[in-house]
Amino acid sequence: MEFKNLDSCTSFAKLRNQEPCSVKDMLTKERIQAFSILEGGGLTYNYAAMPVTEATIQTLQELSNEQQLIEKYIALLNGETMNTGENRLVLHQLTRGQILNPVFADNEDKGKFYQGQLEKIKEFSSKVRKGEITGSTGKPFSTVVQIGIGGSDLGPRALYLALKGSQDEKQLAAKFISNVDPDDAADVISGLDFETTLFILVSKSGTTLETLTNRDLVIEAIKASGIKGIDPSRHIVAVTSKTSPLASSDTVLDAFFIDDYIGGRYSSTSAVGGVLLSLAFGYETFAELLQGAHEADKMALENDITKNAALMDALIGVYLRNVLALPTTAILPYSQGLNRFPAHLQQVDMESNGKHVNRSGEKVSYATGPVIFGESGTNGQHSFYQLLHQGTDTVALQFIGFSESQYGKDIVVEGSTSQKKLNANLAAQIVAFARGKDDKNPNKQFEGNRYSSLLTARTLNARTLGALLAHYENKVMFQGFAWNLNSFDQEGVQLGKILAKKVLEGCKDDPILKAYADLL
Ligand SMILES: O=P(O)(O)OC[C@H]1O[C@](O)(CO)[C@@H](O)[C@@H]1O
Repeated sequence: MEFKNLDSCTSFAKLRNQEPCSVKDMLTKERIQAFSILEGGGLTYNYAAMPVTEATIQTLQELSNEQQLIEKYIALLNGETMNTGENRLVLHQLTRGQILNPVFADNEDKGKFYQGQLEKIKEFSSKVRKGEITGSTGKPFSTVVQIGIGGSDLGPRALYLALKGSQDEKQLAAKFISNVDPDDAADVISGLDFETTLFILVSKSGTTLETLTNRDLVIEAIKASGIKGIDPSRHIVAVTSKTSPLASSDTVLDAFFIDDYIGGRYSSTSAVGGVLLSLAFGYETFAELLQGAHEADKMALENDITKNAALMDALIGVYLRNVLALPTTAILPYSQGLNRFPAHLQQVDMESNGKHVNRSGEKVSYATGPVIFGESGTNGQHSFYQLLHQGTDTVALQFIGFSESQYGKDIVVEGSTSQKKLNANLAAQIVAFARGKDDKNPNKQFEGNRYSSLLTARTLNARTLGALLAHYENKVMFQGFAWNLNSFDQEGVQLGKILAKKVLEGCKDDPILKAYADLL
């Protein structure tokens, strides 16, 4: 396997020399039908409104071959040390099922290790939901609160919110505490009945300042509640690595494990998301999510880019970033359930590919990961779409949509349901962005040729959600390979943490200022 920079690829040079096309006149019914890829898990990726021709696609295929994107994915699945910066394997796909060979590390079959944790989650969540495991005063648990930050919060939170509307059966309510701002914890705690609340303390490292601080805050609040006989340790479970300080703690009811080979932002399908989602919705729902992700992971092995949605999305993204020089990508789900999904993808994408050096530590001379932001539609339309339509920058747009609503509680008003109105808006936006509109008044002129893709499924459920999650994780992985980055470490977040500690030590009286702790 060869690791080389994007700008040393002959296929990339060829791509740059091709005449860019405009989607203004290209968006036709035939193209919408043809430029579509079925992904596993009930998901379809459509790239009809992306500025690519058959010639572009052919060259993107050559780029995929030249950068050995599928070979690198296979190597990752087979347990090669792809996270070179931290000298670690990258095994998050294995948390949803084995695709290729068994992977052995730390003297164990890692697939079996993740499976073992799943079994444990299944049993524990079932007992809690049946009331066989109760709080310390004997009452069944009715609420779970996840305490964690970054990957230990964003993914599980986004997935929980996405599935909240898709279940008929009894759910345990979930809440989240992440920020070290004490108001975050205070706000959540103020609405809790501690006797029926189970806290899930999630930190892979077991050392994250925010999470440990919030744990202590919660323990103090439980103790201060004055509830007779309440024991905080019977109201907390830990999700962490076996070697972390939390694992040996006797202050938790139970512990579930992940390992160093699951990056925080890729950990939603491990115990990090599994404990919460299984408690909230039942283990079967979490298993369906894993199944959807596993199906998409398998599809991502396809060499032909016209049959591999994540790979096609990744390569078009590289084209937009490195040939058309677009710095920003907007994630636009037309689904209220996905309203925190863009926030999760910000971490997945920007923490993975926000890098300026390649795998060998050499500075690269081309753009890498884009800025990611997003908001659910139609809310976003009444906020930032003005810039998307008429601003001076072209932003790459990624729409997500579903034929049916989750709750199914909808009425016909003026001849159409709300779901129809929602999807009519989605479709209208794609056309408006692509085609634009001429007007004599420059203020009302829409230039068009603004590019978008569309991920769709019948409805947002555990399976389609799992596929959606895997789609983006795999897209980011392929882009990292194309850019010759290590997408699996995050050194860029360390400096601020270290300096914050110094500031704390240097300004006990005035924690915010003291001239930035006398500039350290
Ligand atoms: O699970 P932990 O170890 O508390 O880490 C939380 C988050 O902190 C980070 O290291 C970044 O600060 C993320 O990558 C990670 O998801």
